[in-house]
Amino acid sequence: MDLQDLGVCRNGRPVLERIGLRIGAGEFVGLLGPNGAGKTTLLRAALGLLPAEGRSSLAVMGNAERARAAAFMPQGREIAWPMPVESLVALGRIAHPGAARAADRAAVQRAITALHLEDLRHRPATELSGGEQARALIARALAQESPLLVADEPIAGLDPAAQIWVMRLFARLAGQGGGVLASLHDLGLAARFCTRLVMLHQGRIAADGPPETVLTAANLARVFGITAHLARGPQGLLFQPLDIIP
Ligand SMILES: Nc1ncnc2c1ncn2[C@@H]1O[C@H](COP(=O)(O)OP(=O)(O)OP(=O)(O)O)[C@@H](O)[C@H]1O
Repeated sequence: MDLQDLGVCRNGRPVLERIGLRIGAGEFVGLLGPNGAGKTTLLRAALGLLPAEGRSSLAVMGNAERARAAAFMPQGREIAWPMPVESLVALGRIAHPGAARAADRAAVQRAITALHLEDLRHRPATELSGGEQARALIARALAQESPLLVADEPIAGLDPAAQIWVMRLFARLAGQGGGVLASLHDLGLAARFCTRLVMLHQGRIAADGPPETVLTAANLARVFGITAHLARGPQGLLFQPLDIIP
């Protein structure tokens, strides 16, 4: 994915300005920023779901080509139809109309296993809990088996174990040569699992690089208005928010 000089105005007000971002194979990029910083706007504009200035390599593609290039897990979790979880996950395969049925079934099974949905696969998706619905929607995106996974707050509302295994899954996808771009509010899990962090502040990129270089005291103070402790432990980078800067 390649964004050049991307800009978005809402109601005549710029909410995203001069965004340049290239995400390649093997990267798990965490998109950070306070509420209203422009994370969802960036993800949607990058996918061509919002009118934007500048250029996005995905937005210029036709729908079918884009569906093969990138999967999207949106922030809104509403599931409209009471279809079984398995059928919802299988919707991800629409991106591959010519695929053999066995390939489709295998991709759906892999996604169901990866998101621990075995026991829920025959349940109507509309009757799942919020966290279970989030897992089903991540599985749908995963079943798409596109080289880039774009996810808007994928771990919001998940329990601690599910948050860790979803982050581990995304890190593994990147380790296997995929690309992942996920907006995240949990800076601790972002520090630990992402290969790169992009910090948005008031619609612009304030910092971009490896977690240690982005989660600095100066960036955290300027963008989030917090102090934090950052250290390297046996599990990787450990991040602990400490206080609000008055
Ligand atoms: N439909 C809209 N019309 C007008 N302004 C909008 C619209 N959607 C978003 N905005 C504004 O654009 C800015 C960026 O919103 P966005 O949803 O991208 O933020 P975010 O970083 O994803 O926030 P959050 O962490 O709260 O999800 C905000 O100021 C928001 O009020």
